Amino acid sequence: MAATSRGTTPEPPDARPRLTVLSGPSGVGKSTVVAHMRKEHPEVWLSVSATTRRPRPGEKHGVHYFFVTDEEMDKLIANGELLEWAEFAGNRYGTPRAAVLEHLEAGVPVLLEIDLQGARQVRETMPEGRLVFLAPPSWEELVRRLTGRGTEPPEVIERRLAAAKIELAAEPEFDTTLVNTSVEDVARELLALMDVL
Ligand SMILES: Nc1nc2c(ncn2[C@@H]2O[C@H](COP(=O)(O)OP(=O)(O)O)[C@@H](O)[C@H]2O)c(=O)[nH]1
Ligand SMILES: Nc1ncnc2c1ncn2[C@@H]1O[C@H](COP(=O)(O)OP(=O)(O)O)[C@@H](O)[C@H]1O
Repeated sequence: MAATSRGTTPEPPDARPRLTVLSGPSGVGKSTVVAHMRKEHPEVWLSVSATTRRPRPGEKHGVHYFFVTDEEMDKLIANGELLEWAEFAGNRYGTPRAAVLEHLEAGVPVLLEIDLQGARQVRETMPEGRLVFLAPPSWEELVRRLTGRGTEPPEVIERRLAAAKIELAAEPEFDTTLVNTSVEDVARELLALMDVL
């Protein structure tokens, strides 16, 4: 063994990657930022949530979400298989617990893209987690993005905008706020916060 070897030195406690939560109103650009970030840094692991929402065109089971029935969601909740879960705009969403813990244990940086109610649960159950809020440059721009995405009918957009008002008011609960003006800038800032850069 080389004289300089530090093989038996335990890792400092902060060497283990922390869990990072990204929240923000529907349409602010969370998925866009995360996709951009992971294209260049696939080593960041994004948790795949279970949801009772119907898939949008192009969304794949096991990639974007695990699309489950109401009964399947009931079971996941009853069996304690979710780290957190919430009802959002008429559908339920939850984070499978085991995969998150396994990745953290293996030293992989983990990102959860979840709503405000989920972020609050993570703050309680995993207080070492880092909570990041993604904010729009303005309310008008948020409405433009959500409407412009064209994936939801007007009544669903209305429900999501009502939820957005509540989520925007909760911004001070988060450790950090990033304003999504430029996708590239936000992706870089998020990577830096996760100690990946
Ligand atoms: N609490 C919680 N929220 C989630 C989870 N997965 C997704 N969400 C959130 O649910 C909300 C709606 O997600 P989605 O229907 O995919 O719409 P989009 O985020 O506007 O594209 C967003 O705020 C997501 O971040 C989850 O596992 N738990
Ligand atoms: N920085 C940005 N500037 C302009 N448009 C953006 C930006 N980020 C995202 N968008 C657009 O806004 C819409 C909503 O983004 P999306 O990633 O689906 O939001 P979320 O996942 O938060 O619901 C999409 O059409 C996306 O292309």
